[in-house]
Amino acid sequence: MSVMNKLEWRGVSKQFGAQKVLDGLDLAVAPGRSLALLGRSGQGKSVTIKLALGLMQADAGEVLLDGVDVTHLPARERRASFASIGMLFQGGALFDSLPVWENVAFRLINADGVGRREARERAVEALALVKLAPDVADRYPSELSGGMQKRAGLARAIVGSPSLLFFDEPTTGLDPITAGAINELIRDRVTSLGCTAVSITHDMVSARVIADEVAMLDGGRIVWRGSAGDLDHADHPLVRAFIRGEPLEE
Ligand SMILES: Nc1ncnc2c1ncn2[C@@H]1O[C@H](COP(=O)(O)OP(=O)(O)OP(=O)(O)O)[C@@H](O)[C@H]1O
Repeated sequence: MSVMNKLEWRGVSKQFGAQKVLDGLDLAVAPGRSLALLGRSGQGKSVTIKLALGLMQADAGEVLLDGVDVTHLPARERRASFASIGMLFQGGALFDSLPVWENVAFRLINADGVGRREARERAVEALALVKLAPDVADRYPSELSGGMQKRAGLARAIVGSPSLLFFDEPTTGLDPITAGAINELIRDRVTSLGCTAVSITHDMVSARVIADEVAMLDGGRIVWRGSAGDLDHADHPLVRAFIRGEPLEE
């Protein structure tokens, strides 16, 4: 293999008490590729991303970011390696006490040392990309609808032009038109800007638009992986059930 993976989980295990969530997970994403991570509820998709963000520690295995194992880095170096990551959390995860623009610009102001005026301009530009009008910038998260909060969270994820993006259910709770715009935006980050993206989604329409590749997580490991185009003729029962929205045949 000549090209180094942007991100790789190598033999990663994670359990909570007696519950084994990840059990030797192997998964890699090449630079500039977009991966959709599918799986039934509670199978560990969010945990997989949190491990890569350093929000949780693996019990065993390694998580390599640009070839460097981030699981065992000292905190300061880990923070530096995470500077190039943008993340959209489920539900947006905005700070209620800050206006929307400060939420979006949080990292620019607090980590990148960007002045408040420029940070505000960049926040408003990012809001426009997710179809939020400039007047939204001065409102507070509690004054926005759920879908608008989600889009503000997305603006925050992309504002620093990160090279790696994580999206946890980017289109859940959005109307189909807004969801379509968000899918296109994610696709564009990858195609035009060369970002690498990992998205958790249950929305198969979204997966087909945003992802080059799809991986199905089940029982703590990847049980199927293929291109978005392979989804329709996949012969894995779980993938088939997912695509058709049918109960899983035992
Ligand atoms: N901090 C934690 N402490 C204890 N258990 C946890 C913790 N975080 C996650 N879990 C458990 O790990 C399992 C996987 O959770 P995770 O959120 O990764 O699932 P998921 O695949 O993202 O599900 P969903 O599609 O429903 O969001 C769940 O059973 C959850 O209860």
